[in-house]
Amino acid sequence: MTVQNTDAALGEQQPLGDQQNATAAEKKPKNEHRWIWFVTGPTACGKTTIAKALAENLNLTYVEGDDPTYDFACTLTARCRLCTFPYPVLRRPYHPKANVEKMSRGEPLTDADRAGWLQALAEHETAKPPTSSSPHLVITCSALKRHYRDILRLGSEHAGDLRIRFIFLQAPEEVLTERAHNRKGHFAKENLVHSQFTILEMPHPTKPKEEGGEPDVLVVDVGKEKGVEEVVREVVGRVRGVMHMGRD
Ligand SMILES: Nc1ncnc2c1ncn2[C@@H]1O[C@H](COP(=O)(O)OP(=O)(O)OP(=O)(O)O)[C@@H](O)[C@H]1O
Ligand SMILES: O=C(O)[C@H](O)[C@@H](O)[C@H](O)[C@H](O)CO
Repeated sequence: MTVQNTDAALGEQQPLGDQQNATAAEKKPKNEHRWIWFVTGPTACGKTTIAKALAENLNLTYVEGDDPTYDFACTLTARCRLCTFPYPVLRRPYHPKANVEKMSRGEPLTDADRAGWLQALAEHETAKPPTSSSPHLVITCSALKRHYRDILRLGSEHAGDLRIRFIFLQAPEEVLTERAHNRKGHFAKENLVHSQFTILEMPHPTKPKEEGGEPDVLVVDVGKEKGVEEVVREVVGRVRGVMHMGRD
């Protein structure tokens, strides 16, 4: 399958969990879809750098999934079981302070540490950003395991107009160790990289679903020979293509 064909499949596929029978929401004109792009991969793979550039280039709303101070205007009427603030305006840390402190010490997070963070991100997928921003989101989130990505996919089951897709930034461990080492002023240091590669479950978009394939993931090489500009150009082009195909 060529890159273009893979991306065509990425744009056309039904939301996960709803692939057998198209619902009424599925039959809506495609230009009513909201898109959420998760930019994923281990620490220092370039999630923030690439997600910001993608949002800027395609005028999408950028959400830093690690940001403990992110404000979100939530349109849900029910009270979220994880939130301590009432709707409609929600102020909620994605990664709690304790997680950030743990990572700052170079200690890897556990599944339990990540559970509330992933759940919060999944629940807030259905919250629309303020009307002054684009309804389409680009969210950074490491999403290292298949199970974590499955939690993030759940949002589309609760809002039929959502199209959730992933961009996985792929580079060898030694390249990311070097990038983390050279990066200044970030709580995550190079001592976190190895543990993330240890638990990483690489997505395989071209494998059949019954063999564990994840066709909603776009894998982008961000290795040593690929500079930021080149990666941004590729990601913007492929995302634009998928969104356009999904809106015909
Ligand atoms: N393609 C690239 N080539 C070279 N350097 C890059 C590339 N992409 C990002 N960088 C640099 O690598 C470092 C890590 O990037 P960034 O902070 O965006 O990663 P991240 O995945 O968001 O990290 P974290 O998960 O730890 O927050 C930064 O210094 C950034 O400038
Ligand atoms: O799943 C995790 O362990 C965390 O989300 C990390 O990937 C952090 O996001 C990153 O290391 C620093 O930003």
